[in-house]
Amino acid sequence: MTLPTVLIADDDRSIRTVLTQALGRSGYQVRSTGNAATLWRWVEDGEGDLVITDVVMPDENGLDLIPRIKKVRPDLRVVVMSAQSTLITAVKATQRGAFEYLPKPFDLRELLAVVGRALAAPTEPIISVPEAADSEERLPLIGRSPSMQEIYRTIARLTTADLTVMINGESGTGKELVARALHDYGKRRSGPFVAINMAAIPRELIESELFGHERGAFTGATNRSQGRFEQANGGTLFLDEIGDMPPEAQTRLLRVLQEGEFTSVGGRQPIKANVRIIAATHRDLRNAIRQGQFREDLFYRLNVVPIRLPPLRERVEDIPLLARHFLERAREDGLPAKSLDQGAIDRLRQHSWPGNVRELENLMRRLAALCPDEVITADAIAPELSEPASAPGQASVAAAAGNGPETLSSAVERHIKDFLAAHNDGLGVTDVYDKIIAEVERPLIRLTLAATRGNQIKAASMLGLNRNTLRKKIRDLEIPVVRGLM
Ligand SMILES: Nc1ncnc2c1ncn2[C@@H]1O[C@H](COP(=O)(O)OP(=O)(O)OP(=O)(O)O)[C@@H](O)[C@H]1O
Repeated sequence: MTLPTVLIADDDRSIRTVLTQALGRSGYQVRSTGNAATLWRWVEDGEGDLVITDVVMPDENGLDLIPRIKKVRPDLRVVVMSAQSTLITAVKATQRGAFEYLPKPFDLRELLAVVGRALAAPTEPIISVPEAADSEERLPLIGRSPSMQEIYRTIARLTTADLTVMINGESGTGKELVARALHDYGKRRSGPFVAINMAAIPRELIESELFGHERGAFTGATNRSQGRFEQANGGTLFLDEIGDMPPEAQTRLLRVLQEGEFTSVGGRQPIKANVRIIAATHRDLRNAIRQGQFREDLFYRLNVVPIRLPPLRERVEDIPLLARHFLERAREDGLPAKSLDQGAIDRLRQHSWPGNVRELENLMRRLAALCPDEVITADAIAPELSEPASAPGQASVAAAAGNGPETLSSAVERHIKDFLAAHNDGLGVTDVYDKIIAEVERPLIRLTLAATRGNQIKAASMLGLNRNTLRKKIRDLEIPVVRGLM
C-alpha cells in the first residue's frame, strides 16, 4: 500500500524540517520545497495527495497558487499556514478553496489532526466563493492571540455557509464588529446589514420595530411602518443584546425562525423572511433560561454556531497591537501622532479592562488628544487607569476586619457572604446573581454619572459602555439623573 504523500512549501527551512520529521514519524511520505514554483511543478506532474503551503514565499504568494491548483487538480486538498494571521488571510484562504488555515505558530498535534482530516474527508464539489471586493483594505479586526485566531477561522469557515450565529462576550469586546465581518465576508454581503439593540428600545415597541406595524395597530401608529426584518431582506439582521428581548417578542421571533415568515403588528398577511440572523449578548443565556427569562427553544435555534469573544484581560498579548492601532486611527482623524514606550505598554497589560476594547480605544484617543508628550509613558497612563487595588499612593479604605487595606473585590466578597448568610435556607430567593450585580452596578453608574456631572455620553465613554446600554441600565436600576447636580 502506498502511503499518502504530503507536499510542503515553506521558505523557512526549520519549518520544513520540523514538518518533514513529524509527518514522516506519522507514516506519511513527504516532499518539501522552499518556493512556490517547485510546488507548482509537482502539482502539475500529478504528485502528492495533500499540499501544505506557506503564504509568503520568495517567488509567489501561496494564496495565489490555490485557485491554480484547484483548477488542475480539484480534489487535491490544500492546507495554508501563515504567520500573518489576520482575519483577511483566513478568509482569503477559505474563499480560494483551502481545506484549512493554520496560523503560525501552531501545535504539531493540530497539524497532524488537520492532515488526517484532509486526507480522510470525502471530496466535495468545489464551491468557489467570489471574494469580497475590499479584502485588501484595512483590517476589520485586530489581534493575533490564539483566541482571536480561532475566531478568524470560524468567520472564514462561515463565509460559505449562511448559518445563524450567537456571539457571546462582555461589553466592548467587539461583538458588533464580528457580526459585521460575518456579513461583509459572507454570502449576503451585497444585501443590507441591519442592527437592532434590544436594550435600547422600549419593551413595548420591540415587536413593532422588528416586524413592522400596520396603520392603526396601536395608539400612535398613524402609518404603516416597515420592521427591521423587512429592511434586512436579502441581508443580515443583527439582534444585539438578545438577552434583553421581552418574552412575547421571543415567542414571535421563534415562530419566524421556525416558519420562515412573519406578520407585522396588526397585520394578517404573512411576509417571507429572507434574513440571516446573528445574535449577540453579554449575558449568560443558559442562566437566563434557568431563571425563566429566556426561551430555551429559541436559544437552540439561535445558538447554531456559538462564538465566544474573550474579554481583553484574557488576551493581553493583543493589547500592544490594539493600542497602536487606535493611536494610528486617532492620527488619521487629525489628532497628533503619538507612540507608547515599553513602560506604557506594560502598564496597559496590567490593567483589568472592565470595558474591554472600547475602553482601550477611548483611552488611546484621550491620550492622543491630551497627552502633551509625543511618547506616552507609564506615568501618563497611570492616572487614567487608577484602580484601587493596584494604584500606589491612592487612598484605600481600611478593611472592616482590620487586616490590610480593603480592595474592591474583598468588599464585594464580604457583601456576598453577608447576603448568602442572610438567605442560607435557600428558600425565597432565585435572583442572587442579578441582585448582587445590581448592588455593584448601581453605585458604579451613579458615581460615574456624578463624576461626569450627569453627562451620560461621557459616563458611557468612561465606563466603556454603549450609550444605549447605559441609558437602559439607568432606567432599570432606577438611578436618579439630575444634570449638574449630582
Ligand atoms: N478586535 C478588534 N479590533 C479593532 N477594534 C475593535 C476590536 N474589538 C473591538 N473593537 C472596537 O471596540 C469598540 C467596541 O466594539 P463593539 O461595539 O463591536 O463591541 P460590542 O461587544 O458590540 O459592545 P456592546 O456590547 O457594548 O455593544 C468599537 O469601536 C470597535 O471598533
